[in-house]
Amino acid sequence: MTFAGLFRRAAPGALKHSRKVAILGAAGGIGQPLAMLMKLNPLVSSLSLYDIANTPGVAADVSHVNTRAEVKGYAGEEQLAEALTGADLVIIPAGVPRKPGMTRDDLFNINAGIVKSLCTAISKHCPEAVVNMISNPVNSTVPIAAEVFKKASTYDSKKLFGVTTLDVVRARTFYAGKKGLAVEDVDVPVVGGHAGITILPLFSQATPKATLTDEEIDALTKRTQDGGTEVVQAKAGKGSATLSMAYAGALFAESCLKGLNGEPGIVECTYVASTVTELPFFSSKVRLGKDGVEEVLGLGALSEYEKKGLEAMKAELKASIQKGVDFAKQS
Ligand SMILES: NC(=O)c1ccc[n+]([C@@H]2O[C@H](COP(=O)([O-])OP(=O)(O)OC[C@H]3O[C@@H](n4cnc5c(N)ncnc54)[C@H](O)[C@@H]3O)[C@@H](O)[C@H]2O)c1
Ligand SMILES: O=C(O)C[C@H](O)C(=O)O
Repeated sequence: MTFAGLFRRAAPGALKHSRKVAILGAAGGIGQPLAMLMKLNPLVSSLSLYDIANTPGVAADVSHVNTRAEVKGYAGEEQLAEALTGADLVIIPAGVPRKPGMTRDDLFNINAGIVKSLCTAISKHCPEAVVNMISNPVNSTVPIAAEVFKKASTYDSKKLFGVTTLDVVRARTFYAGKKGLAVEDVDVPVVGGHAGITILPLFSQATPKATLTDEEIDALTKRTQDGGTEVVQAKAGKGSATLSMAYAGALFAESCLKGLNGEPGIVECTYVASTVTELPFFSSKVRLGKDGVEEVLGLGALSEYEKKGLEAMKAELKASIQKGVDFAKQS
């Protein structure tokens, strides 16, 4: 999984598929660069940019890029139905980002309601779409989406994904940097969830293999877990990761589109309905296919350090999942 190049030609046969991608929150810090990256993706034939405001300008701007996708901007709730109708893939980066001192869970009160209303609209206007959830706290917003879809009788667990690709992107960058490896050759699975200790990079399974001391593993693990906070602090009140997230979101969306198009062997770490542990949602390697999840893969052999990390995260992840479920059931 690497972004093969900005000005790419589609693989032979890929253009026979028409794929509509909708971005909800498209005028935001993530939404705008993500819109551009999806416009550059030859697998996209139609790009629908929705936000509560400012999307006409973003859409006009992006639409001038001379690539395949036809771009339309939609602003305000009355245009949401049209933005979603016919979408194969809906990417959701709508919601507020963290400021220094906040946890992702501190965003719950605002973002839970946003995600709920957007998912209600998805269940009405494109119930069969694959959904990529970026809005935080992902550990809870994915269970909220699942409950909304269940209520509307449109839930397909194979089509709902929490985007944890940024954790993988960070783990690759930090591991390659530490060991002097060519970063484009590096892969590191990251499992669990997307907040603090629930983010568990599996450096014992990193490729290519390099020798790491216990101290190096601990430092790399903590840096990956705190990667979001590192950016929030550096931005000093002006939001959280947007550019690296847009990159990660574009990578994951591309893999989903390749899977939908029937390309074999597409595997990504992502937060999905899972029986890999006793938790109902969990991020692990997943094989993507024509209907979304083709197979949720296991964790593989874990080191003692990783086994401890797995046990240590479970209570927090369980509580975050339950918080999302309770919110969706009660509201
Ligand atoms: N999953 C991840 O790895 C990851 C990484 C980075 C950020 N995030 C999360 O992504 C979210 C967005 O971050 P950002 O930096 O782009 O924030 P931002 O404030 O720059 O942009 C958010 C956009 O959402 C829009 N929005 C708000 N309510 C909406 C609604 N009801 N419908 C449609 N759009 C709506 C806003 O108008 C704004 O344009 C945050 O919750 C952030 O924590 C997740
Ligand atoms: O850290 C954040 O709040 C945003 C995002 O989840 C990230 O990992 O960068």
